[in-house]
Amino acid sequence: MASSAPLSSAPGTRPRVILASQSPRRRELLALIGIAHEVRPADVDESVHPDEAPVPHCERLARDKAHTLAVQHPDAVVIGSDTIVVIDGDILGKPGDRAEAIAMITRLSGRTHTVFTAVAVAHGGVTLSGVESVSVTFRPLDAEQIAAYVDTGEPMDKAGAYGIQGFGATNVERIDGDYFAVMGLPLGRMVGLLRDLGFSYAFGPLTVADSGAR
Ligand SMILES: Cc1cn([C@H]2C[C@H](O)[C@@H](COP(=O)(O)OP(=O)(O)OP(=O)(O)O)O2)c(=O)[nH]c1=O
Repeated sequence: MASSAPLSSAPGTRPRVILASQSPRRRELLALIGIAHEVRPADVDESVHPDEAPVPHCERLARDKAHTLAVQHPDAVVIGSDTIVVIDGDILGKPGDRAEAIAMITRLSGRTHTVFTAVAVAHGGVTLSGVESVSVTFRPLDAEQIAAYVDTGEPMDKAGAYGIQGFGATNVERIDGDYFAVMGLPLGRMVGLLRDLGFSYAFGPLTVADSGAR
């Protein structure tokens, strides 16, 4: 018998956990809090719908990622997430090329923007989700510093063209909110949603909760 168990299993058994993400940061963060998981990136269209506001956009994508994999793997609890950077009401996703990365960092320089990360958890036909909002202020950066940062290659697979967990840390003057949401996965919010979905987390592997204790 497999070592993982679906929600219908006895309390205390470990569910199969799937992280619906290609992001190495999300894998690292889930491992950091001891949640063993498989990785299965979800193939969802990340384009912004007409008139879609930033928060509904990122929440929809996180839910789509989790739901898509949950339908394919009904025995598993699935975690999906999406991160966007918003400044002046515009969504900055991942830069397409060096010029776009330079334009994004130039726009963020010396100003405050908002990072929104949505997380969704899905199992048994139920998808629960939430969005963390984090305010991040960048130090003023000159053109030379911006070009040098972009040439590290770090910005290219990251929303807003920076990584707070890497060289991009030096761009940051202030952060107000959950650091882990900026990095791509709001761990506290995620654990709360997993508990609401019927799982226990006690600083180690997830287990199926006793329904009376939920
Ligand atoms: C702002 C910021 C974003 N990021 C990353 C987190 C996400 O991986 C990425 C945002 O793009 P996403 O589309 O949220 O995620 P992804 O395409 O990397 O992975 P998947 O959709 O398969 O889950 O930007 C950082 O690593 N550090 C940061 O400081």
